Amino acid sequence: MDRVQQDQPFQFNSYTTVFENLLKKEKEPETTMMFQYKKNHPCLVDNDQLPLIDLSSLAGAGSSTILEKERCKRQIIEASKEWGFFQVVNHGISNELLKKLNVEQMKLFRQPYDKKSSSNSFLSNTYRSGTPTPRNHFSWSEAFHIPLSDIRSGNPQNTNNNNTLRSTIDEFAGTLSELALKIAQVLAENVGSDAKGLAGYFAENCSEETCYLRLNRYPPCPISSEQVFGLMPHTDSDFLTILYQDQVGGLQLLKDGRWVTVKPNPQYLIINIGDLFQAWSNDLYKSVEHRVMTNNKFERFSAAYFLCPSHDTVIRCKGGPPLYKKFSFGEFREQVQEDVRKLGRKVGLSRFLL
Ligand SMILES: O=C(O)CCC(=O)C(=O)O
Ligand SMILES: [Fe+2]
Repeated sequence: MDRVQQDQPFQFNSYTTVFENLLKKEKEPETTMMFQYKKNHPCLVDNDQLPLIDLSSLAGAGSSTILEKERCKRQIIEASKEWGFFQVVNHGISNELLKKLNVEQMKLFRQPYDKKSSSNSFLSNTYRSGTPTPRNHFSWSEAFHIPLSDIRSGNPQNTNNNNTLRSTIDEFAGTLSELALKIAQVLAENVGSDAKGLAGYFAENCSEETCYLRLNRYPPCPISSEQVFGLMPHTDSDFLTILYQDQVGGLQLLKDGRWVTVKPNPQYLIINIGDLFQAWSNDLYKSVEHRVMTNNKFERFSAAYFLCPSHDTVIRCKGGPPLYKKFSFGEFREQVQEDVRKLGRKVGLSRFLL
C-alpha cells in the first residue's frame, strides 16, 4: 500500500505526458537504480504453489465441523508464515458483485481526466495518477484511494452522480472489512493472546475512518516492461490487505529471492500480510515485497482493501523477546514519508528494529 506519494499530489494531465516524462528521465541515475533492482532478482517463476484456501468454514456455514474450521485457520497461519500471501475462495463475495465492481470501475476510470481528478462526489480528492516518488520514479497506473468512511456515510448531496458505483463499492468494502477482521483474529489468536481482548483490539483501532479501499487501473503501456512498473515494488504499511484482481494478471511477489507471478483468477481474492502484522507477530508472519508489471496490450483493474489502524495505535511485538521497539502507526507513517523524501525509497520495518 505504501504509495506514500499520495501525500504529494502530482499533476499529469495525460499518459502522453507521463510517457514524455519517462523518456526525459531515462538517463538519470534513479532509472538506472530501477534497472539494477530488477537485475537483483532475475529469476521469475510462474508458481502454482501459492496457497489457495477455502474459507467456507470460517464464514460460519452451519454444516462445517470444528475440525474443518481448525484446518482452515491452520492453512491461513501457515501461508502467512511461509508466503505472506495467499488466495481464498468461498470468501463471501458473490461473482455478481465482483463483476459489477469491475464494470463500475471501468466506467469510473474511462471518464475524462478532468472529471476524474476534480470529482465533486464522495470521490473528491481521492484520485491519483502516475504515483511518482520524489525522485520521479513513477508507476504506470492511476487510482482512487478512498477512506471507508467516505464510501459508507457518503454525503447524500454528493452521491447523486455516482449512486451505483457508491452502492457497489459500499457492499464490497463492507464484506471485505468483516473478512479482514476475521482473518486478523485468526492470525492474532495464534500469536498467543486471549481471543476476547484481541477482537476488541482490531475492532477498536481499525475503523471506517482508518481503513481504505483503493481502486486501481493499469493502462496498456507502450514502454517496455523492463523500463517501467505498473506499480513499484513495495510492502504494504497496514495489518493486512485483501485484493481483487481481474483476469489480466501482472501481480508478482518476492519469494526466496525470486519474483513469483500470481496467476489471476477473477473468482479468488488475494490476501497479504502488511508491515504492522509482521512487527506485531515479531516476524512470525511475513510482509513481503510485491509489484505490478505493465502490459502493452490490455488494461488491468484491481481493488484493494487496507486494514489500517488509527495513527495513535501502538504496535507491540507479541510472542517472544521483541525484535522491534514499540511504535505508533503515526510514527511508522512519518518515518516512511521521511525516508521517501530523503532517500527516495521506503526503508520500512528495519527502522524500528531493537
Ligand atoms: O494491483 C495489484 O495487483 C496490487 C496493488 C497493490 O499492491 C497496492 O495497491 O498496494
Ligand atoms: Fe501493495
